[in-house]
Amino acid sequence: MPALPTKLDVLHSPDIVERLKRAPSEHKGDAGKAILIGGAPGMAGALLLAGKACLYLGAGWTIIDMLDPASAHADSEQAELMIRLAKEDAVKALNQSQPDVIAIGPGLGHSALAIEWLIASLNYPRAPLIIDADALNLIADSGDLLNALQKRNQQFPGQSILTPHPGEAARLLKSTTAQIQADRSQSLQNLVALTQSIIVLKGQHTLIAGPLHSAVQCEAGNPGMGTGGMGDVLTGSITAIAAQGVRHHLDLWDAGCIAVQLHAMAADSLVQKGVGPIGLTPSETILEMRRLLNKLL
Ligand SMILES: NC(=O)C1=CN([C@@H]2O[C@H](COP(=O)(O)OP(=O)(O)OC[C@H]3O[C@@H](n4cnc5c(N)ncnc54)[C@H](OP(=O)(O)O)[C@@H]3O)[C@@H](O)[C@H]2O)[C@@H](O)CC1
Ligand SMILES: Nc1ncnc2c1ncn2[C@@H]1O[C@H](COP(=O)(O)OP(=O)(O)O)[C@@H](O)[C@H]1O
Repeated sequence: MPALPTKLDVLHSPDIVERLKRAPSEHKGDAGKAILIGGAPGMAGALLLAGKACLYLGAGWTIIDMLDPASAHADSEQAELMIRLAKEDAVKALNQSQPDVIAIGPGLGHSALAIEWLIASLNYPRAPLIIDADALNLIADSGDLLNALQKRNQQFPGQSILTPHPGEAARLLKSTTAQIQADRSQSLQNLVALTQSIIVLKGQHTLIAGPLHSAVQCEAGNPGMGTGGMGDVLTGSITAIAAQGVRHHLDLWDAGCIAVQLHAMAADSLVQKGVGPIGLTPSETILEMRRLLNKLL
């Protein structure tokens, strides 16, 4: 029987969030280089939302490796994003870029190229790795990819975080969405045991736990968050905070907790202002997250 989760309250632990404060001499290198991978044809928007969240939550460089050739070009609306076509040789591309943090999954799809990039990301040593959406579905479908994830976690403990919604959790656990939701705490522990990763089990009252951390529960958030792309924003936000965390002494667990709470609180704050719940957009949530984070520092 898993222990009951405690309330997630990391944003009110100034000793943690304040580590993101910038010293006057800091430069973009201190804010970290993030690479985000995904955006197959028809789903480029998922990766762009994750990239936008990564940029607005403070990463030093946000590089987007887009699988869709038609969308792999500079975005004049968001010229800060470094958008490039995900090349065939993923290992070489990652080695040349030397990212501080990698996120993979939003709109990734299931192609051979998607699998190539997931293998390369799992094999890229040490850097914190955020795994979401189709990258989770690919791992659910492949014992080899699951083994690669487990092996990575043995070598580099605490350096991977998975962010399944209940549907993705069900695929990983060979279960159903209804079964996941019927006992979210047990499902969370089963996911940690299976993957040896930090797990963010999304949905109302998101739960977080890891091999080295007991479960915590986010009590913020609202049903206005049920809009396609809201999870992509969370992925990009974890990525940004983890990228800054590399030189600001925040680990991937801290980054996940900060991002989950900030994401849900931003959505609540917008609803209080009359922006939603109906029609609340992921893009608006990104801007509110930025506002709240800067207010906290
Ligand atoms: N702009 C774009 O390009 C966007 C592209 N996107 C990309 O689309 C791809 C497919 O991803 P996806 O999440 O949309 O579909 P999918 O994995 O089939 O899961 C849906 C099922 O999961 C469940 N479920 C989910 N949440 C739940 C909850 N809170 N509480 C309970 N159950 C919940 C529920 O299952 P059910 O209840 O039906 O069994 C639901 O039907 C992926 O690559 C993604 O990145 C998206 O990011 C959107 C923006
Ligand atoms: N009823 C709800 N209450 C609180 N949070 C919710 C609710 N519905 C969805 N969310 C949050 O919204 C996000 C949705 O993520 P996800 O389903 O992965 O979206 P997408 O794949 O479309 O980007 C998650 O962070 C989830 O916790």
